[in-house]
Amino acid sequence: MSDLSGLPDLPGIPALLEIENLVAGYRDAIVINGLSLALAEGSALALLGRNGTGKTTLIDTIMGLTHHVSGRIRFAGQDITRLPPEKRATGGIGWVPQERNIFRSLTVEENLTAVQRGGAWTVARAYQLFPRLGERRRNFGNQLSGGEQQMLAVARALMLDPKLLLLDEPLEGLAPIIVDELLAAIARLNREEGLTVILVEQKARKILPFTDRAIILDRGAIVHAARSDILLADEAAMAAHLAVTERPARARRRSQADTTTEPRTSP
Ligand SMILES: Nc1ncnc2c1ncn2[C@@H]1O[C@H](COP(=O)(O)OP(=O)(O)OP(=O)(O)O)[C@@H](O)[C@H]1O
Repeated sequence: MSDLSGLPDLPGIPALLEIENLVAGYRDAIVINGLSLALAEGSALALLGRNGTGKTTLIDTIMGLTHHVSGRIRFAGQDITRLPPEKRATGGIGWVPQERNIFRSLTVEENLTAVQRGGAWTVARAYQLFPRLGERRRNFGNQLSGGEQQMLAVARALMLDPKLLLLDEPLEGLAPIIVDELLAAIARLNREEGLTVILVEQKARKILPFTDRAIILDRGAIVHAARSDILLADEAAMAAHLAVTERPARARRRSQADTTTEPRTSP
């Protein structure tokens, strides 16, 4: 049996996020079933699992957007279990939802200045991280490709100076070249800027090289936890817990819509 606690394995590094016996979901359904997890400051966690296993619900629960039944969430030493979502956002938890929270009727630059707080992250720094956004600064959100929208969603989250960044399937439906660019930016944020990251993805192999640890969910509980490099080499665990089958209709539809707006990478 693997270590189900997901505790940080680097001695002396404090946990930025601690989740204890969490039970949560929606008014009519419990989805997260007694989940415990500790995430070391500066680490990157791959949150994996087949379709419908509770990954988004866990991310949304960390943001305070679901129905809390029992258990505790601590962030940066503070109990945030009952804190409203906006306080979590301003308190250092950055959230990039699957739907990409951007204003489509504002320009790239307006999207960023609308949430800028005068902290460490400036618009210029966001353009350094994502040069494509700088080139597209006067374009409206609805004129961007799927990949550019995703970059803008990440940049918007950074404007609030988060300590922890939650990325819910940011790579879904994007062209391979854009996936590489986004992953490189996420790695830079984690490894050079020290930002703690939780990255949700269905295709484990894509993100394991960019994370330190991985947990796999099934029915809202952790069924496997391991160092990412170890999981990457563990064919048996991958086959037992992760999907190798086709993606669901919902994801496929979004994927098709997005890739049509990506710049073509081949003739
Ligand atoms: N608003 C909701 N009300 C009730 N049940 C929901 C709601 N949203 C999701 N669920 C259920 O919660 C379970 C977990 O869904 P969730 O979206 O968290 O899974 P996931 O692992 O993120 O899946 P995917 O990879 O498809 O995004 C599913 O059974 C889903 O049907």
